[in-house]
Amino acid sequence: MSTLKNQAIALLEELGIEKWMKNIQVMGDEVILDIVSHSPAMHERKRLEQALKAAFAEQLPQVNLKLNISAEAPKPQDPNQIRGNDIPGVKNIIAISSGKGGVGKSTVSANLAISLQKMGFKVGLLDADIYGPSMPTMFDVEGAQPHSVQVDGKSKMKPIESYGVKLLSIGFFAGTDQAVVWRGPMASKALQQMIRDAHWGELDFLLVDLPPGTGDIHLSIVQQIPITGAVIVSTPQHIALADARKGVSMFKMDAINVPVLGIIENMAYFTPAELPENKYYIFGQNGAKELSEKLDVPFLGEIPLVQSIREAADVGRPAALQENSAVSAVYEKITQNIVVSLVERNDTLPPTEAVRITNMAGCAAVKK
Ligand SMILES: Nc1ncnc2c1ncn2[C@@H]1O[C@H](COP(=O)(O)OP(=O)(O)OP(=O)(O)O)[C@@H](O)[C@H]1O
Repeated sequence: MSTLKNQAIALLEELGIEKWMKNIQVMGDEVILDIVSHSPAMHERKRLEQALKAAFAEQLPQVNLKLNISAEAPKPQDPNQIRGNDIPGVKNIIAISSGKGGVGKSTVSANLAISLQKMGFKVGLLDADIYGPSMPTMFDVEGAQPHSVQVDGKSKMKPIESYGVKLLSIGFFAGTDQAVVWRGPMASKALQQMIRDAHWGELDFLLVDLPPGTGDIHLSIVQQIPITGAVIVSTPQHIALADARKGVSMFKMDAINVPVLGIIENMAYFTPAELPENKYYIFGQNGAKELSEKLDVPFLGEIPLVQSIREAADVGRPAALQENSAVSAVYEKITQNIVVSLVERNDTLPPTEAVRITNMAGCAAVKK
C-alpha cells in the first residue's frame, strides 16, 4: 500500500470515521475518497466535508483531495426494538433541552445538578452541548483532563468531580479551535464514548445537557440511552416558546417516546438587586407556564433574570451553591418539582427503560 494511502487511512482513524470509508484510491498526489455518511441531512454531510477538508489541509497538505460523500439510507424503525441499554449503576437519566439557544439551559443544568447534590443525591452531569460546552467553565474545571481507570479489566474514562458532581464534557476533549471537527456525526461518536466508556459509578441522577434545537445529536442520544425524562427550558419570549413546543413534540414522537417531566421558565422576570420586590417582565409574562398548560405537561417553575446568576456561572461557582439565598431557594423548589414529576413518571409509566429512584434522602417535596 502506498505511504500516502496509509497516511490518509491513519488520519481517518484518528478522526474516528474509518468505518465510513467505502473506497480509497491514490493517484500521484490525488486521494479519491468515498465516504458514506450516517446522516441523510444535507447540512451534516456539508459539515463532514468541511471537517475532512480542514483535517487533510492541516495534516496532509500535499494531498489533492477528491471527496465523494453519499448518504446511507435510514433504516426503518422497528417499533418493538428496545432502545439503548441501561448505564450500569445509573438510576435515572434526565435530558435538559431547549428549543432555542441562549435561553439558559446550561446554567439551569448546572444549578439543578448542584441542588440535587445538596439534597443528598449522587449526581452526574454530561455536557452534550457540542456547539458550546460550558460546564468546564461553570464548574471551574477548565483545562481538566479526565484520567482513565481500569474497571473489570477495561479502560474507562473517570469523570472530573467538582462540588460533588461528576462531570464529563466535550469541552474537556476539544479545544475551541478544534470545535468544528467535533460537530455533526463525529460528535455522536464522542458522546457515545462519554456515555458508554465512562465510569460514572453509582448515580441517582445523570443530567444530560443537550445542545439547543431538535437535531441529529438528540436522536442519537435518545437512541443510545434510555432517558427517563426530559426537562425543557424556555424563556417567556414568543420565538423561544415556539421552539420549546417543537422540543416537547420531538420527545413525544412515537419513535422517541421520552416522557416530558415539565417546562422551566428561565429569565421569567428581571429583579434589580436594589429593588427585590420589583418585577419587570422583559421577555413577556407567563409564556412558558401557559405553554405547559396547553401541551399538558407539568410547569416546573420560574427562574428570574438575576445578575448574580450570570456572575456565579462566569466565575465557576453556580448560584445554587449559595446557602440560604433567594436564588438557591428558587433552584431548590424547581429541583423538588422535577423529582416529584419523575417519581410520578416512574410510578405511572412502565419502567422498561428506566429504573426507579430508591434514594429520596433530603427531598422534602417527595416526603409529602
Ligand atoms: N436566570 C438567569 N439570570 C441571569 N443570567 C442568566 C440566567 N440564566 C442564564 N443566564 C445567562 O445567560 C447566558 C446564556 O445562558 P446559557 O449559556 O446557560 O444558555 P444556553 O441555553 O445553554 O445556551 P446554548 O445552549 O446556546 O449554549 C449566560 O451568560 C448565562 O450566565
